[in-house]
Amino acid sequence: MNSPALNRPAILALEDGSIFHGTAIGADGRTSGEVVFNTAMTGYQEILTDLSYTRQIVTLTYPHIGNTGINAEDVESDGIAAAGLVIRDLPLIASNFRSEQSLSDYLKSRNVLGIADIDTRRLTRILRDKGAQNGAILAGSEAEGDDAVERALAAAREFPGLKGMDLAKEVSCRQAYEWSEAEWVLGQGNVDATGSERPFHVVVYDYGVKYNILRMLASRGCRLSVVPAQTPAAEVLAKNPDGILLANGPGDPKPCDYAIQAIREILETEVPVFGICLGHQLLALAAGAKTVKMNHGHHGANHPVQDLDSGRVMITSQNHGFAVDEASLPSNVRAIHRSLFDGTLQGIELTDRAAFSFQGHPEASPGPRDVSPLFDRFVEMMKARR
Ligand SMILES: NC(=O)CC[C@H](N)C(=O)O
Repeated sequence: MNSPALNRPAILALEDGSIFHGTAIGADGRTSGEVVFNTAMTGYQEILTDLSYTRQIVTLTYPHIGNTGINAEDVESDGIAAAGLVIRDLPLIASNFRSEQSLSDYLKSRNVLGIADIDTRRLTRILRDKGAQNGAILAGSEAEGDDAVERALAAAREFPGLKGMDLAKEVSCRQAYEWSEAEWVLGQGNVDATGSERPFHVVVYDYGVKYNILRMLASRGCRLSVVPAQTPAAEVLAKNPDGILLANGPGDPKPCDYAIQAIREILETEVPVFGICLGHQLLALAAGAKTVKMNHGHHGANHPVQDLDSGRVMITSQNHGFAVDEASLPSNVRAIHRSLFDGTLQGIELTDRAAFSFQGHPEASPGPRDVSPLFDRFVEMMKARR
C-alpha cells in the first residue's frame, strides 16, 4: 500500500444515500452518472474506452483491476468514455509485455476519476437489488472537509438519469471518414493508403462505435465508411453501400428520432442491415417495437444467450441498460436470440427484409468468440444481394 500520507481521499455516493469512502486513483475533482456493475474478469481497458459507457460510472466486480496496465492497441475509442471507475484493489505493479502505462496514470492523463479500496460486493448488491442508480465520485481536495459527504450526495442526486437521454449524437464522429484495418495497424489515419478497393462497402452509422466492430468488418474484407449519427438516409444510400451497420452507443435509444427515421427510410430499400446493441434497439424501434429501461442491465462477459432457431447457447459479452420488449414486436419481426439469465430479448430479424440485429456484442472477445459468426451472416447477406 502507499503510505497513508500519499493517499488522496475519494467518496462515492449513490442517490439512495449509500456512501463509500475510498482512495482516489485517477484525477481529482467531481463526476456524476449512472452507476453500473460489470462482472467481466478481463477487459477493463475495453470497458473504459467503450463509448456506450458515456455518463456511466462503472464498478468492476473482479477485485484486482490494473494488473496488466494499459496499451495503445486494445482501445475501443480514442479516449476514456466512462464517467468514472470504482474498484476494490489497484495492484502496485502492472505487468504485461504490452503495458505502456499504469491504469492510475491513464485515468489521470485523461482527467477521469477513479476510486479504489471500495467494497465492490456491497456496492454491486445494492445495484443488483435496487437497480442501477445515479451516483457521484468526489476525489482529492473535493473529498475533504466536513461537508464532503453532503456534496457527494447532492452531486449524485443532481444527475438526471439516463432515461430519455440522447447521447448517440453527442459521441458520434463529427465528419464522415473511411476506415480500413491495415491503416489502423499502421496508425496512419483513416485514408486508404493503398487505394485498393475492398469487396463490400459498408456504411457504419456511428452512434458511438467500438473500434472492434470496424476491425471485425475490415478483417472480413469490408471497406468502411463511418458516418455521423445524424446523417440522413438519402446521404447514406447515395454512397451505394452493400450493407449498413447500425453501431452500439450510449444513452436511451427512444429519443434518437433522427436515427429511427433514417432507419425507417433504409428499410424501404433492399440494402442489408445489421444492428449491434444500440443499433439493435434502434432497428427494433424503426420496425415499430418498443424499448424499456432494465433494472440493472447486462454488463459482463459470460452471459448465456440462446439462438432460438438452433437451440445453441452462446457465451456473450453484454453492455446494455435498455432492452427491446419482445411482446411489442410487430408481426414481421422475429425473436432469434434470448438471454438465459433473465429471458430478455437478445436478437431479432425482419421476415420481409435482409435485416437483423443483436443486443450483445459479437465483436467482443474476452475469451469466448461465440457470437462472431454474426459478422459472417452479414457478409453472406451482402453476397446474396449482389
Ligand atoms: N452498448 C450499447 O450499445 C448500449 C445501448 C444502450 N445505450 C443501452 O444501454 O442499452
